[in-house]
Amino acid sequence: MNIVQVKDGIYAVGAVDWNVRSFHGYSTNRGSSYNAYLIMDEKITLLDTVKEPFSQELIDRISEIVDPAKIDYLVSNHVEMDHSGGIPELMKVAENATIITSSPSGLKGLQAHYGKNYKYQEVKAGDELSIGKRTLTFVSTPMLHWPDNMVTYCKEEKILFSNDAFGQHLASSKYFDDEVDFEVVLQEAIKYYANILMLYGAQTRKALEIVKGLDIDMIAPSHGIIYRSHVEDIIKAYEYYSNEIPDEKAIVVYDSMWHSTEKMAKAIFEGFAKKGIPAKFYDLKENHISDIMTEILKAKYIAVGSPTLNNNMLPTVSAFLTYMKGLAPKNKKAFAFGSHGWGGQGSTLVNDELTACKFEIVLDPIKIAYVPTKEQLVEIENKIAQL
Ligand SMILES: Cc1cc2nc3c(=O)[nH]c(=O)nc-3n(C[C@H](O)[C@H](O)[C@H](O)COP(=O)(O)O)c2cc1C
Repeated sequence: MNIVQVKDGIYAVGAVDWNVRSFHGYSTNRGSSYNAYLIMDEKITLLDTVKEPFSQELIDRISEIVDPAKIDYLVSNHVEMDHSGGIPELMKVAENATIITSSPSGLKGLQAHYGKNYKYQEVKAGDELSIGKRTLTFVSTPMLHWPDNMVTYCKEEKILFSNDAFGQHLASSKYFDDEVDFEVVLQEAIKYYANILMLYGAQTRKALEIVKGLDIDMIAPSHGIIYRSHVEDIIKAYEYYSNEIPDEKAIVVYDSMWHSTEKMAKAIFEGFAKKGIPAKFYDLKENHISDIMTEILKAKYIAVGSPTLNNNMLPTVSAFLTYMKGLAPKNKKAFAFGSHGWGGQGSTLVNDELTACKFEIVLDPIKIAYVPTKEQLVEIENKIAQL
């Protein structure tokens, strides 16, 4: 087994999940990894575990370095099962380990998943744990993205074990940001931010202020690639993506049964071009909602189109709007559009949902009965150009 040393005496012992393509509904086209780190010090310490099916792989990796029975501490930065799922199998062989978790949410969460029979030790923001030559400091990052979340900082090594923050769903046989295409790492880190953390922009900005006050030369997240050459770049990217200031950019999202709503979408796209605003164009039949959310993160305008189907909008559009409403993008201007036959409720319902997203509605729903004429399309184009 190839075991990588992250720094002297610190090992990556997690697992790469090459084949995962859906992560609670988020499309993971490049797979993922569940990173866990073993620190060999006077007190042997493991930071996080892996998703349950990879438990044995974690134990095998640890066993190549040390007998797991010798592990003193298991730090659980986050209760979610992609990082804690390995706890039951690991604790069978690491029976002397104390599980370090945040107070009170970490303890509550772990006990709800795995019971009360392990030795738990709760820690609070700023608490320190000496493990020998090294000290671990626990930094609370609540709601990034669960109440229990924390990150662990080691000042002697200048490493931040950042758990989900700065992570990417990216499977790789390489471990470090200077061994792979950093553009790909960045793309996946942004997609991760958009789909997991967008809702928590304020908490992200607060956490970034704390992180910027630490002396860091390595960020070791719990998914994807470790940052050692691009630490500043990823912090800057997080600052830019979490600032909630939109770019001059528009997103046109729609579905269509017989192409009429699609024709309207094209006219809207052309209207933005006339206005000098770069737009992107997404048919919901062809694009995954998690990819669209990545684009929506920094967009100023969002136009959403649906025809009317049985007095309703199309289910694809409804799913997209539900997902977007949950992630709560901020500072957006929006409007609805759609073709219909006799009722036209589709675009009205889209408009209602955009209003529920707390977007600024800049146009009443644009409605066309059946197939739009050339003149109607030009009219739509001009309306958008004058926005
Ligand atoms: C199965 C089906 C159900 C429909 N139900 C409605 C409806 O309830 N109300 C309405 O106004 N139009 C209804 N329509 C008409 C469509 O909204 C209309 O054909 C529209 O132009 C389709 O737009 P599209 O080409 O973008 O799919 C229905 C069409 C189909 C195929």
